[in-house]
Parts: sequence; C-alpha cells; structure tokens
Amino acid sequence: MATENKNLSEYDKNTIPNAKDFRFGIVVSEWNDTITEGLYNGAFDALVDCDVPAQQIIRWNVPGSFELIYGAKKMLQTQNVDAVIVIGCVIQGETKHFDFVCEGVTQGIKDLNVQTDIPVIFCVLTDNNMQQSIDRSGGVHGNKGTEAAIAAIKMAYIRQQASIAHAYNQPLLTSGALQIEDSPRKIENE
Ligand SMILES: Nc1c(NC[C@H](O)[C@H](O)[C@H](O)CO)[nH]c(=O)[nH]c1=O
Ligand SMILES: CC(=O)[C@@H](O)COP(=O)(O)O
Repeated sequence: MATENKNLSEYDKNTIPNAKDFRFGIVVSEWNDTITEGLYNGAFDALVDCDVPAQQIIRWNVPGSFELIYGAKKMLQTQNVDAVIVIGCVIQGETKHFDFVCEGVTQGIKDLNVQTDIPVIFCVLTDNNMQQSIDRSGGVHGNKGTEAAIAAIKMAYIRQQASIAHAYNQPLLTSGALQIEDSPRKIENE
C-alpha cells in the first residue's frame, strides 16, 4: 500500500501500549529543516498524546541525513532511552548523490537495529521533490513523524516485554502478553 492510500497520521490509541515510562531520543537532520521540523513536531506531539512526558523526550540535531547514523549511535550509547527516532528529508537533486545518501542512511540505521539492543525508527523521507515532502510532513498524506512515534512506542514495548519474558524464561505471545497466568508481568505488578 503506497502512502497515497494511507494517512500517516492516523492511529488508534486503544492499540498502543502504555508509554508513560518510556524515554525517547529523536535525532533531527537540519537539511530541509522546514520539513524535518514538521516531522519532529508530528513525532513529539504523538508521543505526548500517548502520555509520554515531554521531559522524557531528548532531541539532538545533526547537519544532514547521513549524520543521523552517528547521531543515533551516540544517542543510544550515552542516553538512557528505550527507542530512537531518526528524522530526515532527502530530496532528489541533479546528481546521484541522492541515491548514495538514501542508501547509506538506510543501511546505517538497519545496522544499528541489528547491532544494538535499542530500536531505531526510520523517519527519513526520500522524495523526488519538495511537494512530496510537504505532503508527508503534515500535508495531505499526514505526518510520517506521527507514524514514527507510534512505531517507536510499539518497538520499545516489544523490547521491554521480550526482556521480561527472557528474564523469567517465559514465551511471549504475539499479542505481547506473557504465556502463563502468574506471568512476570503479574508478579511485577503485585
Ligand atoms: N542533499 C541532502 C543531504 N545531503 C547532505 C548529507 O546528508 C550529508 O550531510 C553530507 O553529505 C555530509 O556528510 N542531506 C539531507 O538530509 N537531505 C538532502 O536532500
Ligand atoms: C540528496 C542530495 O544530496 C541532493 O539533494 C544534492 O543535490 P545535487 O544532487 O543537485 O548536488
């Protein structure tokens, strides 16, 4: 399904885990900052709407999307966060530089997800023109920052539940609930 068939800002709070205790890092590229600021606002507002206290959201800026890789790496290495969102906007120019930046960022963020324990959410627009970026950062197609924030909450929850399940040697149901009645989460809440 292409973005044009889905509004990026739509989410059902009933399907989103409790995020009030999670801490989020957001690394924002300064290239195309009118777009990346819109993406950041979408992400920040969605996190707060899902009960994440503003003081649990850390923002760092980097020069361009290629620097999102290093920024996210240092963020997760040095800050106590449950997920990182990287925000960028890459727009096709006259040369092949677009291809290399997009591929490099994609592979770099993928590598962080493979090599570290903290989920890193890919909120990088890779558009043919500015209008496409406008449409996806609060325009007619919604806001990819909002989508990224919801993904960050869901992935932070999976990380949390998986670590609990592992600690208690319990299987984790696809719903995220633990297998048995006296599950660690029940024990944890007692
Ligand atoms: N053209 C765009 C860039 N280019 C800059 C690179 O991301 C990088 O900062 C530079 O190559 C130095 O390492 N970045 C974007 O985020 N968006 C663009 O459209
Ligand atoms: C993605 C880019 O780096 C690109 O926008 C730069 O523009 P150009 O390819 O015309 O140098």
